Order: sequence, then structure tokens, then C-alpha cells
Amino acid sequence: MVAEQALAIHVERMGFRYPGNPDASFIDLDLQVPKGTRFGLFGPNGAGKTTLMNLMTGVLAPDKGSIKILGLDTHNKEVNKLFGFVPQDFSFYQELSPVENLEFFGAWAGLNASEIASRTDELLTILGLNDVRNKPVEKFSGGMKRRVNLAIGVIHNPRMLFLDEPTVGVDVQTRHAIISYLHTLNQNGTTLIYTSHHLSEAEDLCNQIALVDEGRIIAGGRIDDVLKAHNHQSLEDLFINLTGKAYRD
Ligand SMILES: Nc1ncnc2c1ncn2[C@@H]1O[C@H](COP(=O)(O)OP(=O)(O)OP(=O)(O)O)[C@@H](O)[C@H]1O
Repeated sequence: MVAEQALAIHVERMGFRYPGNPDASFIDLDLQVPKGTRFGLFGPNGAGKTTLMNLMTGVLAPDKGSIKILGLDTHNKEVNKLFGFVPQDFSFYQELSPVENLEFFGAWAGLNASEIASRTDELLTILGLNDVRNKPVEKFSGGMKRRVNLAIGVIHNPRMLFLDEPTVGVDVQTRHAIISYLHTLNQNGTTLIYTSHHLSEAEDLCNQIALVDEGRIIAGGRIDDVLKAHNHQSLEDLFINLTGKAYRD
């Protein structure tokens, strides 16, 4: 049992059901993620990963139970300053440049003009977007768009970062750059909550995992412990063994 003040995420007896869709629900879900963790949430298509991430970031509200981020309830407005969210769908304005997008989202997050300017320079350099800083994002490759999406999610230096499939559709170079930047963020104290279908990438990034299926956590804990407990060498073996080979969508 981890002390409450050491937890980044604390989900307790959480229940949620989409109106009109009784098949898609969480019942009495419990989850604890300690601060500083690189946490991976995995499961087949339709398992509930995005739904759980939307519940943890306050996009959806639970029907029962509680979800706390760094000790604050997700419906508390103060919580929004503490975390960043990199959603699966691009969250920026396509017709604007990276600089204009970061100005908009930086102001939204409460930064002043000089904070936005220095953070923009820093992030565009780290993420290899300096040369295209003033070009409309709609002309960018998929990998460049993913990097803009990530820059927006971290503009305000959040203590926690949620990432829903942050490397989907990118080449090896962008994947490598994103994962290496996430390691750096984590070394500087940011807790990461991440979903992906790339299980080998997840093995490089995560130190704790939860495997979700049909709205339940069917395995979870430190990655080495989970693999050992189920007698598997890789996350892919564990995944297939626990969730089967049949299509889910
Ligand atoms: N807005 C919605 N209304 C009703 N049902 C929904 C809604 N969004 C998702 N669902 C259902 O909830 C279940 C979980 O979906 P969710 O998108 O959370 O899964 P996922 O694990 O993120 O899947 P994927 O890997 O395909 O992204 C699915 O059965 C889905 O059809």
C-alpha cells in the first residue's frame, strides 16, 4: 500500500457506463500509480484505454467512486494546471503554425508572453521543429504533427503527462525522438501515463503497467514482476496469453 501523498493517480471503486451502451463499462475499478512512474495502459481495441484516460483527465466524469490526480479530485478546477494531455486525435489548429498554436495553448494554460516565448523556443528545438516554426501545421508530415501535439501537451511544464498513443503512425526517427524526450521528462520528475499498441516500445518506456480488458484490469504492477508472475518473456506474449488471439473490433 502506497501512502496517499506518494500517489500520482488514485482510482477508487470507480464505476462508469456510456449512456445507451451497457456493454462498455467499468465496475468498481481500483488503480494506484505512484509519483514518478512511467505507467503504461494496454489492452485490445475497445478494451477501455481511451475511456479510462478520459476519466482520469476529467474529460468524462465517473458515475461512482473517485479519481484523484496528485491528491486532487478530477472535478477540482486546480487539477487542470497539474497535468498535460496528449490526445490520440490531434488537438491543434491545422491552419496555424507551431508558434501560433503554442501561443494559444500556452495562454490557455496560464503562461505569460515571455514564458510562452522561451518555452516555445526550447520545445521546438528539442522536437526538431525550429525550421518549420512559422509554417501552417496542415502541411506537416504525420511525425511532425505528433511532435506538435506533444509540444502543446507539455507547454506548461506539467507534473503529470497523459499520452494516448503518442507515436501512432510515425517513423522510427520520430518514435525514437518522442520516447527519448519522454524519458528526459520523467527523469526531471514528470509522471507519465501512456497507452500504445506498440508493446516493444512500451517495454523501453514503462516501468509499471496495467493490462485492461472488458473494463477490468486483468494484470498490473511493476513490469518485471508482472512478466515473472505470468512466466512470460515479453509484454506481447503476456498480452496474447491473457487476452487471446480473436479480433476484438
Ligand atoms: N462515446 C461513446 N459512446 C458509447 N460507447 C463508447 C463511446 N466511446 C467508446 N465507446 C465504447 O467503449 C468501449 C471502450 O472504448 P475505448 O475507445 O475506450 O477503447 P480503447 O481500449 O481505447 O480502444 P482502441 O485501442 O481501439 O483505441 C468500446 O466498446 C467502445 O465502443
